[in-house]
Amino acid sequence: MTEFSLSDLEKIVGERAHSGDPDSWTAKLFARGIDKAAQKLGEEAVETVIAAVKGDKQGLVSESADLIYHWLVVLGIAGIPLSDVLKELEGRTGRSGIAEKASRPQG
Ligand SMILES: N=c1c2ncn([C@@H]3O[C@H](COP(=O)(O)OP(=O)(O)OP(=O)(O)O)[C@@H](O)[C@H]3O)c2ncn1[C@@H]1O[C@H](COP(=O)(O)O)[C@@H](O)[C@H]1O
Repeated sequence: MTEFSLSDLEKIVGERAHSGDPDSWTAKLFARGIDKAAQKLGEEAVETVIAAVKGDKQGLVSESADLIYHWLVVLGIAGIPLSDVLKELEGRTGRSGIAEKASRPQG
């Protein structure tokens, strides 16, 4: 089990965002703005869906990583900390409907 967390990645994204490093993809996305970053997020989402429906497990892992990275970039450009999303998720854990759904076998 890795110790690496989304919070670690959020920190890296924040550090690279305004690094001015011409080789930094993160810096490029921040410079190009929310439209380009959101477009990339959408593309990665589609690629994740394709890997899932194809049953491509390694592809699903790799595309999920791309998706989560681009999602954190979009959050960063929008000025929303990861902790806001985690708080939102935490707030949902008490909702009985959702808890029931999560415990039901999928089919
Ligand atoms: N996790 C990632 C990560 N995942 C994907 N990518 C980049 O996302 C880009 C987009 O992927 P695509 O396959 O769509 O690339 P592309 O076809 O070249 O892009 P376009 O032609 O569509 O513009 C690629 O350049 C990938 O390298 C990432 N870039 C950075 N990170 C993390 O961010 C850190 C800082 O990276 P830099 O900002 O590049 O220094 C890295 O150490 C990583 O931890």
